[in-house]
Amino acid sequence: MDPPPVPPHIVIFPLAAQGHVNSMLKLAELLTFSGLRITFINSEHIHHRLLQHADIQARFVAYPYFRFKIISDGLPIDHPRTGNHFMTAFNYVKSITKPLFEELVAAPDRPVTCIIVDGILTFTIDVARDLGVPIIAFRTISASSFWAYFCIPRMIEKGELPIKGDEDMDHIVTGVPGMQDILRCRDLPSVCRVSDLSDWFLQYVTTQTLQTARARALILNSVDQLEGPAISQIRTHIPNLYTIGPLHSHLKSRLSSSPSSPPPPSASNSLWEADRSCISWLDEQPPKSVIYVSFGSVTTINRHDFTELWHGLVNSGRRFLWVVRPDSLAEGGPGAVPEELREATAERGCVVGWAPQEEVLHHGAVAAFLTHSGWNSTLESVVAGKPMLCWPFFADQQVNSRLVSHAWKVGLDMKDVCDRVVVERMANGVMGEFAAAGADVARRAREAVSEGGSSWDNLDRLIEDIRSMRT
Ligand SMILES: O=c1ccn([C@@H]2O[C@H](COP(=O)(O)OP(=O)(O)O[C@H]3O[C@H](CO)[C@@H](O)[C@H](O)[C@H]3O)[C@@H](O)[C@H]2O)c(=O)[nH]1
Ligand SMILES: C[C@H]1CC[C@@H]2C(C(=O)O)=CO[C@@H](O)[C@@H]21
Repeated sequence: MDPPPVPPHIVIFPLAAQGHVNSMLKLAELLTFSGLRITFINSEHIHHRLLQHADIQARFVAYPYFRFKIISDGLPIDHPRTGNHFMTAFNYVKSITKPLFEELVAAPDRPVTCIIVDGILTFTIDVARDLGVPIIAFRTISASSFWAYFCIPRMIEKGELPIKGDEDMDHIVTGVPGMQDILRCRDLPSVCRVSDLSDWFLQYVTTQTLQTARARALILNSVDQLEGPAISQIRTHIPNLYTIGPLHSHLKSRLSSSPSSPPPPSASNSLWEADRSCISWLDEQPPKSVIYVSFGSVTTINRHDFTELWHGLVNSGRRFLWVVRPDSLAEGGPGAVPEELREATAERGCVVGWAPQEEVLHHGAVAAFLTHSGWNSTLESVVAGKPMLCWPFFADQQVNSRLVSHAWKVGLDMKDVCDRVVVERMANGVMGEFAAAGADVARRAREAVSEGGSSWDNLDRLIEDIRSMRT
């Protein structure tokens, strides 16, 4: 009898941050569920927090071909890893993590068939090339944001960057083909707001994005039927593109399609302890009455904006569930309820440090989502069919919020304004109007990850392509 075939071995390497680890772990689970061997590289910091707060141990024990390998993210243990501090991670990852990664891939205990690396860490492409190992980039942002970054040199050539000043912010951008109807200067990734084009972070993300074309392929957590214009443009530069999102929904779809596995609960990859008391609170609220408020895992908010938002929400008269992480305030200290709003908040608000977000978004009491427009949050809201009130902070979020308000028309975009009167008006505005469009984008996303859908087929193609790579 022939010995069983040896499964291909994939090394997966995410940027050490919640939004990135979240989607890359879902991809890892999808691949190992399909029989591939996975080594998932985690930073000590992330791994420790996942063990504390997520269900990774119980979940991955079911997969004999899955394991974690832990390496340093190069940051001191007490580094805050949020807000502007988050950016310093890029300096450390290259100087400290790169050699560790190189060592791990150069002398593996099992031969490596292929590396899947976060598309914001493309310095690994040279490591892979030197070792003769195929490498695929996975950029965890939207296709539209990726495409906007890709077009930065073109926008510079056309004189659209740097943006001339405040008066230029509403000008339509022509240098991002396929998105001319959508993007104004203010909707470009926040790195485009610098006046000095030699700004290191603008240079860094632009280079990372262009370097992606040197990888063997690109994976995006996107859906052809939601981001068609950007996706077809990217394909002209990177033909080997796998759009396999929304990954959280894709994972559920695959797991529940297998007769041998029980119906899956939502996989938690949380770095904080989810406070489930908010689910009991939601259970007590009328259907479609609550605005869920969360700004993701790394954004920090200044006290002025925090207070304006709070007044606006309270003045709207709506019920709200607000995630205020312990490290949410830019100035430090706890994000305490403003004194004058305590009573109103107790009457119709619930505040937690971290929520089980996917479950919250699917709860019948939740009507809308006030979000920073991180890509995972955006996709989770799309699938749950909840309209969004977008208040983007940085990076890709400015593009995502424009997709929501102008491409899909499933919400409102409040970017660059934080005034209690506007918040109040928009909080009320987001509660109506969007039901039909919301149902339509949710259907498109769900169909893509059902058997025979575009994302389902693209994942099959990715797996076949990996299987055809020889170790
Ligand atoms: O109380 C909470 C709040 C958030 N989440 C989860 O945390 C993730 C947050 O991800 P995302 O919405 O993408 O936001 P960030 O954490 O800010 O993600 C970073 O990474 C993303 C993917 O690259 C980018 O789109 C963002 O701009 C970037 O800030 C989501 O899966 C949420 O479900 C929870 O489970 N509970
Ligand atoms: C700090 C942010 C800038 C780039 C990274 C990113 C990307 O891949 O473009 C998305 O969100 C952030 O986590 C990173």
